[in-house]
Amino acid sequence: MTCAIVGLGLMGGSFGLATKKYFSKIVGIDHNKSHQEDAIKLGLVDEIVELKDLENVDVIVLAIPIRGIISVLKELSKLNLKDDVLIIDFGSTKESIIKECPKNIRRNLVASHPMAGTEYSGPAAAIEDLYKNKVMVVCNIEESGDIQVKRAFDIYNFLEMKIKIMDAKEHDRHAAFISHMPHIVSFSIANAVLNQEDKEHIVTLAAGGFRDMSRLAKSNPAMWRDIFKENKKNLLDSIEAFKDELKRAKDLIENEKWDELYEWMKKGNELHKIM
Ligand SMILES: NC(=O)C1=CN([C@@H]2O[C@H](COP(=O)(O)OP(=O)(O)OC[C@H]3O[C@@H](n4cnc5c(N)ncnc54)[C@H](O)[C@@H]3O)[C@@H](O)[C@H]2O)C=CC1
Ligand SMILES: O=C(O)C(=O)Cc1ccc(O)cc1
Repeated sequence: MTCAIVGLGLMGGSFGLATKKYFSKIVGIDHNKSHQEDAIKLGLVDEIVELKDLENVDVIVLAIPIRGIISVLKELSKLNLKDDVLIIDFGSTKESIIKECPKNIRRNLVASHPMAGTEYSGPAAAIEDLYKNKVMVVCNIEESGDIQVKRAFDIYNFLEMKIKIMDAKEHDRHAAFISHMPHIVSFSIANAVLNQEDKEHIVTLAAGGFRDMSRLAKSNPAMWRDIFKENKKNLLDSIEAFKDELKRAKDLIENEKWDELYEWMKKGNELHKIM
């Protein structure tokens, strides 16, 4: 079976490294020339091709920002692809991708979201075991073809991933709270500290906690702009929920309600017991 990966960065590159033994050939597409060269040097794919060359491949993986996924799906719908080709997208939101997927290739698409990643991007960020033991959320599979769903699940099982099936609308709501809002908070922490503190004090006083809380603020702004834009409504609700908690903490401190503040933090302690 042959595979084409569109987007040779962290997610696409890691997929290429992990599935070398699964596919007889892996070709790659990337609109950035230096990423094409790096991908070949790093052995992420066997050769660089163009979209028009994908008519004979068995699996196409779209590992690019969300609006790019939607425009590539539109381009793919005009090609003479194999009838049973599997198209997988790794976008961090799912509803708009599914809604805007052209009808003639909808059954070929298995909309997936790997709950795996890092704050780094580009081909050099690719890691062979990125997907191992991680969750792959697959959305609205009733609209995908049986052959394509089986082909996708076989690949995810080869990667030793845990498959979870979910409705796309629900996925986007949960992802806003559990993944997207924490990124906004991390960027907010980074900006608040940069506005208040100088470099010397940041370097001197940054301990593990500050590094943990600000790690996500290293993430790629172009990718996250797309995610925040696509999930605007859910993201605004999640920011409101976070603001309510911050306000609660502020009120308790202002009014010196230390026992209530203690109980509020004790509730927060519960989170990591379920993870
Ligand atoms: N970074 C993460 O931790 C995770 C990202 N995702 C999703 O995976 C997708 C890819 O993310 P990353 O691999 O992290 O990004 P990345 O920035 O590391 O890689 C994207 C690659 O695609 C190329 N590219 C962008 N638009 C293109 C287009 N229209 N045509 C051809 N090449 C194009 C870029 O040059 C780059 O090499 C995004 O949709 C993201 O939301 C999903 C789960 C985790
Ligand atoms: O770096 C981390 O911890 C992440 O949370 C990475 C990540 C980014 C985007 C996703 O859609 C899923 C995972």
